[in-house]
Amino acid sequence: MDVTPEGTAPAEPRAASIVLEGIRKRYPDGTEAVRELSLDIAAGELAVLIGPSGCGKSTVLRMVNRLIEPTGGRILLGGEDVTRVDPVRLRRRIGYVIQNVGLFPHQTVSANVATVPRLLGWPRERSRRRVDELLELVGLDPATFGRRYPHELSGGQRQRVGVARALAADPVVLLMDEPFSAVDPIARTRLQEEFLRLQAEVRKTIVLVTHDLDEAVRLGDRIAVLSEGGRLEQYDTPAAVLGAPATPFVREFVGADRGIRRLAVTPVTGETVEPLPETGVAGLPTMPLGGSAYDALGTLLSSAAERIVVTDGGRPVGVLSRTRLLELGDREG
Ligand SMILES: Nc1ncnc2c1ncn2[C@@H]1O[C@H](COP(=O)(O)OP(=O)(O)OP(=O)(O)O)[C@@H](O)[C@H]1O
Repeated sequence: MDVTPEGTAPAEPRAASIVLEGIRKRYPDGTEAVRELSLDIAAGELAVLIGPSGCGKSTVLRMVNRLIEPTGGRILLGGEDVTRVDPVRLRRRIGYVIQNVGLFPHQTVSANVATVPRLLGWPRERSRRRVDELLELVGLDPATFGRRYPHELSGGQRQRVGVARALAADPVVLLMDEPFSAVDPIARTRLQEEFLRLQAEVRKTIVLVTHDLDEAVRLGDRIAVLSEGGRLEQYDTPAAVLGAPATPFVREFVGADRGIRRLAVTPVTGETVEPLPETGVAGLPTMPLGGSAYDALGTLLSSAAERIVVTDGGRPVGVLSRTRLLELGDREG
């Protein structure tokens, strides 16, 4: 069964692995959108697909829920070949969130979120409890927002309703196509942060398509960089993609400022710090061990100090200079 017990969050978060085995898509006009792509996404992992416009990201995503039929290869969801499953049943196990959400304009927020539970024939009371729980989970007060219509919400709020709706029947997979790109940059960062908290709680397998490298680095457990024809250039952690681009294409794609971006995913460890100076550390800014090198650089630049003191349980264990931090950003691999 593909529903949760009695409207409560599942005790064991349910998620399925996704395996793409040499999938291909050739559109009827002859366009080879995806020539051959293989990718393994572990259950509970968030994989980001990124690449230039037209490289086939959306085509790949939509083949997973069979909005687009592959012309070759296999897609396994929790080990089951999706091409052998009834597409309608399949889509009830897969949440799908798109840019501008596609909420039903003449239905309230609650009714929108309850779409799939209704299709699954859940009793009203159970649906209602689930809807309230999900609205709370995405940070919208059910009493205030449940009765509103989509046009009475901000772009960011609509996007949250879209996420709640996608999670309603406890899908094993969530597919997200540019989910945050229609909202302004400040709202986007907040939505991304909230989304990370939500994912820590629900631990779904998520495939997210984006154009935005910062978003990919912030959200992805792993990033798949695609080039034209759905060719997989690299599939690795954000730190590896930024720090050790596998091909010239990836190197160019992640761009000249990747050193700075890389700092965001580089934690300050006992090995990266420099020894405490004999002159002492009085008056210098501090940061805890384990914080990001990016935050360290930000603090240094705003304090005009030459060094930042790294502490462990409040005790200074070393310092980092600007030069050292910039070296961390430049370092390969
Ligand atoms: N229905 C279709 N018929 C023919 N070609 C198509 C069709 N849909 C998409 N394409 C082509 O397939 C290729 C991949 O498109 P797709 O939308 O998957 O790329 P994308 O990487 O998601 O692009 P974007 O980032 O611009 O959204 C493009 O060249 C596109 O023009």
